[in-house]
Amino acid sequence: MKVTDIRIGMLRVPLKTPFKTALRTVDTVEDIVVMVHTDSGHVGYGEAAATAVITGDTHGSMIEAIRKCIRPRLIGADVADLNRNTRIVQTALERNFSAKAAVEIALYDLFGQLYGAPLYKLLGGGDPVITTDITISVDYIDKMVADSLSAVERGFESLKIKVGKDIGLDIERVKAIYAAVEGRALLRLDANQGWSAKQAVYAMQALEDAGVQLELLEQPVKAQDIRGLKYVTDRVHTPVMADESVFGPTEVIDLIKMHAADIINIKLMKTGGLSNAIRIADIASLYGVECMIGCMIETSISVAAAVHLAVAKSEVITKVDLDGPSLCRYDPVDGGVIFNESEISIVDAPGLGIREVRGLEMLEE
Ligand SMILES: C[C@H](N)C(=O)N[C@@H](CCC(=O)O)C(=O)O
Ligand SMILES: [Mg+2]
Repeated sequence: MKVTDIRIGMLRVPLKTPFKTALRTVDTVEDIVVMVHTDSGHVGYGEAAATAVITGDTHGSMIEAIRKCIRPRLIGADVADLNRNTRIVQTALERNFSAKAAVEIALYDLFGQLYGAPLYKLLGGGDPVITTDITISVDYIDKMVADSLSAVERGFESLKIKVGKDIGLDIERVKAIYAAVEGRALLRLDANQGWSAKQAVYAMQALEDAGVQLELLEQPVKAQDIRGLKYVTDRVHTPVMADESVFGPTEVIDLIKMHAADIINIKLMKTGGLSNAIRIADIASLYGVECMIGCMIETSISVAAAVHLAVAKSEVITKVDLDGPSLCRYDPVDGGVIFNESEISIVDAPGLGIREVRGLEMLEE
């Protein structure tokens, strides 16, 4: 099975409600979809989000990276040579991690199709059902409390509360949600870089003193502020998770050696796809550090790949934040992984199992 072409489409899916973090507000998924075509007629699917505020990727940069740098090097490649092909993707150009992720996901999908097995089985197997949290966007306190209660009623047992907008209000937001859900859900906080290190310690100590129990605090400080991240990790009881501060395996090694965070959030859009995500999971496992698997504003194409990875690496990926498809108004994918509120299950089909993507606007060269 040889690669004959890589085509790109644009997928737009409205969200149920606006997604609001300390970094941005977004109301529609607008992702590129990559289709890797082969001489056997098999097509591998990948997807990438243009999360410029986090990864630097834009639609234009991703399309250019794939067309100009990655595609010419992959045409004619044998799908069976997965390690060689992922190396080609990773070395085709610097950075551009989300563009690389889209192509890698499609190559892994094809690899599974080649051997007639669901991807997670080729990654080592596991229980093909996992449970995700759901994001509660940062907003007025009453709205966040109402959104949290509605999520609990929908069966979510873990809520990812977005904070990082205003330290005083953030403390009140979390106290109000904690009181409202009354132990019916675990609370994770994600400040998306919105606090300083000292503010983060102050907020967490205020919450800990008030008896608010939190599962973890994600990315309290600026991505580049690794010393600030360590300052927080050293001073609060709640485990601290690095998200925007870590993209690839070498950064993970540095972070773990410094003990700058307790947990690592792996996202395919940051790692450049599955090959580096697997490396990170293996490194973290060696050091006894837990990981979360996360996503950007993505549909069930790229999130499916993250689900297969989470299933295969469940001994180290102990936390799941793959709510992108649940935030979408509808699922544009026919086949693939099934996202049913908090429960995610893999169907027994080759690769990612995607048969068709509806509503795709193919991009002309
Ligand atoms: C969607 C997921 N729950 C999430 O919060 N992801 C990111 C932010 C993604 C974005 O801004 O597109 C995160 O910070 O963890
Ligand atoms: Mg985050």
